[in-house]
Amino acid sequence: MKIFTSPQIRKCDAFTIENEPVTSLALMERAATACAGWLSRKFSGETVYNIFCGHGNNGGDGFALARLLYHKGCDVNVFMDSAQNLSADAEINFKRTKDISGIEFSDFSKVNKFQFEKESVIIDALFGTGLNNAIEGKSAELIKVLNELKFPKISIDIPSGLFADEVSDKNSVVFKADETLSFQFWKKAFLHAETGQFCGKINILDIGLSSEFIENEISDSFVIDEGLVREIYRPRQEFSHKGNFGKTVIAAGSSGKMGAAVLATQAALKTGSGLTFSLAPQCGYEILQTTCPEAMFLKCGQDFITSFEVDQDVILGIGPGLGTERETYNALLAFLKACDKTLVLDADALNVIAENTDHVNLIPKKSILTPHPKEFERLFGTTENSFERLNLAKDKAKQLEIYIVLKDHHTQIATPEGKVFYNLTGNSGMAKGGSGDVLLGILTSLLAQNYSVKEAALFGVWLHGKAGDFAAENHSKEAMIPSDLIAELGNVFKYLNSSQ
Ligand SMILES: NC(=O)C1=CN([C@@H]2O[C@H](COP(=O)(O)OP(=O)(O)OC[C@H]3O[C@@H](n4cnc5c(N)ncnc54)[C@H](O)[C@@H]3O)[C@@H](O)[C@H]2O)[C@@H](O)CC1
Ligand SMILES: Nc1ncnc2c1ncn2[C@@H]1O[C@H](COP(=O)(O)OP(=O)(O)O)[C@@H](O)[C@H]1O
Ligand SMILES: [K+]
Repeated sequence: MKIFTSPQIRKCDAFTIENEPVTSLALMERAATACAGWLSRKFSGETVYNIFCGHGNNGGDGFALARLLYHKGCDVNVFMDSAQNLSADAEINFKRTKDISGIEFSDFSKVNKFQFEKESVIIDALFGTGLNNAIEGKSAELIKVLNELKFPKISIDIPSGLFADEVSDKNSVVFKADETLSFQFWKKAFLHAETGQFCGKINILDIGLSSEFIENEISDSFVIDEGLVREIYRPRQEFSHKGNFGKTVIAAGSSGKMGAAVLATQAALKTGSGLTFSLAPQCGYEILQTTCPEAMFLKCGQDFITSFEVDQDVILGIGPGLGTERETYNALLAFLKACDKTLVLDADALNVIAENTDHVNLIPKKSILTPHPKEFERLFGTTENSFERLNLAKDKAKQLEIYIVLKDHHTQIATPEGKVFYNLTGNSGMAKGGSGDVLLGILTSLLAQNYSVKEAALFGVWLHGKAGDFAAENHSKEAMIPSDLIAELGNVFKYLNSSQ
């Protein structure tokens, strides 16, 4: 699904109004209807909705929502700044609502003394995508008060105070939502840590904006939705044999760090690789042969890897637990100098490359790099925030013709064509040593099975996160461990097969 910027969303709005039989007021009604439906499904009939309306169209959504909830039989209070002029559509919806005797209207200034009912919900319809500056004055004071209230908080379209496409100033006042009901599109602000922390759970509501516009408008940012994953996924053909599913080699591990090699190898096996090998030092022989009996062992060193030479017909994933021995580093640099095949590079392999700024030029084109933020920084330098980090990743992916998987809560994949794909699966239960090793195994296995590099990156990151979500459901975010991700891969593939 494409991600649009605020100006593109405005264009989409205008295009829809111009080319379809719908007015801007009718679009507002659709938006408010979608919110009213969502809220009445979410909350009980006892709920009292306290809707805080700004003076633009976000406030207009709020006024319309108040009327629609009231007509569904709900208790509703509306708060507004009586001194402000309203936008045209907000004014019409204000007028349609103000004479409903069952809805109580109050000025923002009354919020401090207001007796909120026990079953209250706070709705933020103060500012939407039209915000053009940090919020100050009365509205800022109001938001500070609302943020202290212990009721469920819902933002309409976007939490007030956030910009859709960029980071806000650290000190700016932002409404802190438990859930955000947003219209039609994901916004970048939902997907980055600095801004996403204000949004709570994101719910994208379809309000029927022009599909013609959505199809034709160019965007370089996307979210990986399940539709895209299903397009990529190829169920296994019955008339097939192990030779059809590639050869995966996981080059990982050193004395004391063989667990990383085990996790990556098991993940490769469970992702469907035809033949799987662990390239590891002798000290890992018994460990790997015992924990991964389906994988073959390629000995390359005693306590650490001293050579990365493999046959030409394999796909190689390198990095987990390699350690920091000079000999391993030199062997890897020598290997990279001679290699022109796609690789998956993670962890210590990235640290070798980060040692010298020229080393990035040794990365074979079309390789996948999977840095966490610290590894990314070591490779490409520091940035002010995650928006800038992603811009740098985009530049580097283009310049080096590689795929950069920037690991995060919403992992971002930057492609050589200058596109960015945000992943929506995964959870904080995965924030544990070993999760990244599993990802390397999955990605390498998919490449070996002949998925294109882009497909492997998108599908692999999604699979990894989905396995994490299943693991969290079954074990809790606290108790789940990276091995559980591997165990859940089977359920993820079953899920893809059963709901074809
Ligand atoms: N995207 C869509 O397709 C639809 C959008 N609608 C709503 O319309 C909203 C956008 O409406 P608007 O463009 O009117 O924008 P807002 O409702 O965000 O309001 C912005 C208003 O506040 C002013 N303003 C901006 N920054 C300010 C600041 N820091 N302090 C004080 N005033 C400030 C602006 O000049 C403008 O008058 C969306 O977020 C959404 O809620 C829906 O009504 C219908 C469909
Ligand atoms: N809060 C989170 N939400 C979603 N995914 C997460 C979260 N924290 C970590 N992950 C995922 O877990 C993996 C961690 O990788 P990494 O930091 O390399 O750990 P490791 O030490 O296991 O190699 C990444 O794929 C990352 O996206
Ligand atoms: K809002």
